[in-house]
Amino acid sequence: MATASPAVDSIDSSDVCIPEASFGFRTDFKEAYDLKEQIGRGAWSTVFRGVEKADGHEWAIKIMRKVHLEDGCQLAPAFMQRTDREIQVHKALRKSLNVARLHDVFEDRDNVYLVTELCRGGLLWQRVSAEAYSERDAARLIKQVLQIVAQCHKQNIIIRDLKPENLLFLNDDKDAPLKAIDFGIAQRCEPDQILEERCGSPVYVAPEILQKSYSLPADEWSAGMIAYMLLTARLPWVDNAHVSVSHLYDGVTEGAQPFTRRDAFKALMFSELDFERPPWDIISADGRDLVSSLLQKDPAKRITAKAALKHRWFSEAASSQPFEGSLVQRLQQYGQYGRMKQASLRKLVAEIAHEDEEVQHLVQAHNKLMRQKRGQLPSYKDVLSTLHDFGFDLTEREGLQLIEQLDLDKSGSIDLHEWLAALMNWSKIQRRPEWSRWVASAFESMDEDESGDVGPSEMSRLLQIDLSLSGPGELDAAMRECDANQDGKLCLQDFEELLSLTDSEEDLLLFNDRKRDSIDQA
Ligand SMILES: Nc1ncnc2c1ncn2[C@@H]1O[C@H](COP(=O)(O)OP(=O)(O)OP(=O)(O)O)[C@@H](O)[C@H]1O
Repeated sequence: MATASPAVDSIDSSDVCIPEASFGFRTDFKEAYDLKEQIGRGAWSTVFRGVEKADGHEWAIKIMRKVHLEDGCQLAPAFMQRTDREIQVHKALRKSLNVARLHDVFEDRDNVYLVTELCRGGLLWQRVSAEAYSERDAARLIKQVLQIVAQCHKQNIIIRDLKPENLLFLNDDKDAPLKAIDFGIAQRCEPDQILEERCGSPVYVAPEILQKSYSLPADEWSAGMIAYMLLTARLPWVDNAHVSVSHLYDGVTEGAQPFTRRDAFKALMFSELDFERPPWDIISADGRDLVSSLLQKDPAKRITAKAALKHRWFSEAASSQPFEGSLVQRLQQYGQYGRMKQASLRKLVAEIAHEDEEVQHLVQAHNKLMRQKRGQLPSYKDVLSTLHDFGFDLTEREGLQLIEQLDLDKSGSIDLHEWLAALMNWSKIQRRPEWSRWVASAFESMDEDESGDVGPSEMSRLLQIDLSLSGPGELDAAMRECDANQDGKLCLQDFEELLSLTDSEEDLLLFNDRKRDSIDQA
């Protein structure tokens, strides 16, 4: 049985067997950050504002008290699992602008410290109850919630706890982006996998979770509940349509009964959803259609988040973007690829760049950046100011989060091949008849000793990993990405598989475009 954290305090630190680093994270948190005031609290953690000593940047520091087994030495498996899951999901979504980015992780004997992007704009709900929201405003927010779901599902991750309390605004701007926090009960789930563990939060939990037989669509239900409540500011069930969001969140108004967990479960199982009463009379048919498709009781008939993002209600944003309009989406999509895939795409670019006419507009854009720099390669900040000039609404940190990944050789600037690897329309290029030839020729150029395989030293050169500095860990992690038969070498077939990209142009809709004039930033 696991004991709660106070038991840890009672252990005499002179004779304990508690290691400082049970996970292997860095242990010098106090040297690297100053803790400031508390900004939040959850069931598992306390969250503070923190300042990184090296550059003064502010972050949210989520401190999770370690839970040990009764022997006081080993960590409770549930704690390890929760921590591990939260970090894995952050890693999977690492460049997404829809998530409060995980910057660093530390631990000591008592705590794990997650350093994440600081969201200063408050909870989704606080703002929604305080301000009048038009249908269009609601659509802008719902689209971002669906993007979070679609990005997770693309990576076979089920969130299981999608709720307004886990959605924060980045800043106080009227059109501030929403960021998801807290993936503590998310887990891997293959599309045909059925999960049984009951979890989630009353009001937002899907009916099939209560029946202990669910899969990825449970998240779409929760997104549907958030969408319904954003549009109507009340509960969706016929029997509880009088319960407003402020009643639910700010407590009981005079004379009214509290809405309990039990009430929520009863309504979910037995009550009908209401799409008749106001304000449904003034909400568009498209809005109603989307919300009712998300709140479809049968998960097999429920619309997926990916399909929902193409719904007519978002049609303005769903129309195909000119290339420049999709740059920020492309950078986030590229950020989903592992380091090995990114480095391999860069290698492939060398084969294609001089042959393919369609990449010429990208080459020209890079040339323009070079001209502005009087022939020098553009720095991260130059690329960021180009994105700003194109009208993208990104903070400096968000921009750098996307741009630094392009710099595969860590030179501090972005060369043409790094630029092209991230921004080319790979799904289109992959359909070209020359594709296999290009891939084979890129592989040949990596196989420097012509052995037919790419071994560890060739791989470390490709990835610009200095083995004498990093040790084998970094290389092993990259190998795991592509070496299907685990023989420590990359063969042509591994390389072909690594480069077979399943993203289509439509998949760009999964990411926030950050264009000021689109529905994302309307
Ligand atoms: N990145 C952030 N920026 C600003 N505030 C944050 C951030 N992350 C968390 N918080 C604040 O801390 C609170 C608790 O965070 P979080 O939900 O991650 O903790 P938890 O212990 O996992 O909670 P839960 O009870 O939902 O499991 C949030 O509701 C929010 O108010």
